[in-house]
Amino acid sequence: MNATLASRFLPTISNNQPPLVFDSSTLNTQNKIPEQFIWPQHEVVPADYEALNVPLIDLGGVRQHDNEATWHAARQVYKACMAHGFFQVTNHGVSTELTRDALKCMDQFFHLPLARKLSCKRKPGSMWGYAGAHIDRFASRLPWKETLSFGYQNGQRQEVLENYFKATLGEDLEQMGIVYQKYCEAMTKLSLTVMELLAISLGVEREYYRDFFEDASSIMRCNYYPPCQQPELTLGTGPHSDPTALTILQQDQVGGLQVFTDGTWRPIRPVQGALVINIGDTFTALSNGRYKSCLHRAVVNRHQERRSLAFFLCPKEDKLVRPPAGIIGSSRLYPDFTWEELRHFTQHHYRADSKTLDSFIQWRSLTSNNSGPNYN
Ligand SMILES: C=C1C[C@]23C[C@@]1(O)CC[C@H]2[C@]1(C)CCC[C@@](C)(C(=O)O)[C@H]1[C@@H]3C(=O)O
Ligand SMILES: O=C(O)CCC(=O)C(=O)O
Ligand SMILES: [Fe+2]
Repeated sequence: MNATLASRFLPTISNNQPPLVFDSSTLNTQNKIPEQFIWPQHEVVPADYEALNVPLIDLGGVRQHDNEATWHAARQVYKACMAHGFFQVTNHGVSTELTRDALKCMDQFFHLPLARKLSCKRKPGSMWGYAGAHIDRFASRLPWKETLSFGYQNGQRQEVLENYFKATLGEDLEQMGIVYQKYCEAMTKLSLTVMELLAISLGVEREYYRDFFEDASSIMRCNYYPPCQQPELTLGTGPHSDPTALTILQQDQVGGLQVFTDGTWRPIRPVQGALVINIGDTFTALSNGRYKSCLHRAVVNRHQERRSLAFFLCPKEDKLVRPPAGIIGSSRLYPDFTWEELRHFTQHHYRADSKTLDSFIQWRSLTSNNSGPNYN
């Protein structure tokens, strides 16, 4: 079926019909949002007005291998990770032009007619493609957002993304592949620098995490949050901890990211030129529980659309997630696992929340038929 024809046959969401396709422009013509988008009261409690004080870490000196600057940055990382696991970085080496282009590509894509976006619809279980409000995965508490996701294996040839966009969206969007290739390369480079800082801050072998992620198999996700007529009832991204290792988030100037710390939701206001970084569950395991992932969410608003670009650093699928010897002390908090197993769990058995890692370990011990978890 071609794109124009498909658009006529796709049932969209209305207030009395179960949602099949998320079409925010149609939804925005109604004064109420469908009930599948209404979240429980306690999850949508408004955030404190006061923004969270997340350290702004200057990576200029670190990238030039300046010893003093590196130790200073590692101390800031330590403080942030002991408090909530969120920090921001400046002088990170990702050019303003590249960021601008990556956000522009998002606009180009998300403003396409729905039927065209659906031509690269994410298939169940796959990491790649477009998804509207996670409609095909969840029945309630639907997020008011559209996403475009794809994988990036460190060192991946440019043709992989170029061909993906060309094959699914056509030649006019092929250049998106070139932009996102450059963006993912820059993100990988930055995440390896951060891995070195994390190792220094934890007092473990400096190269351990950098080496561990040298063959990373990461995920890039573009989040598009359309305006919403009842923003106080729904969420753009529900409360969750990232199951991945490290997230580097580029948010536009609209704002909407909030972190749950000390019993309240606090906004992280956008800082021009800065990137937000946070610890994910996989790094919690790699640090033997020393650095905890933290609950966060994204709210939507009535008048403005919002965009964010999330780069999720993940280990190569089959690599054992195991903390360095120097951090284990007398006991291991989590047994060995692979990212492939945790990813599978979050895609097929569990909706990411603050307990994903513990639930995963429990689920695994109940379902695995091997000789039991390895804590050695
Ligand atoms: C393994 C994953 C689960 C989610 C996608 C990802 O590849 C990386 C992070 C996860 C997620 C983005 C965290 C927020 C909630 C979530 C459900 C979402 O709203 O997109 C998560 C992803 C998912 O699709 O399950
Ligand atoms: O869009 C945001 O600000 C947060 C998105 C997020 O937490 C995620 O994609 O994991
Ligand atoms: Fe997240």
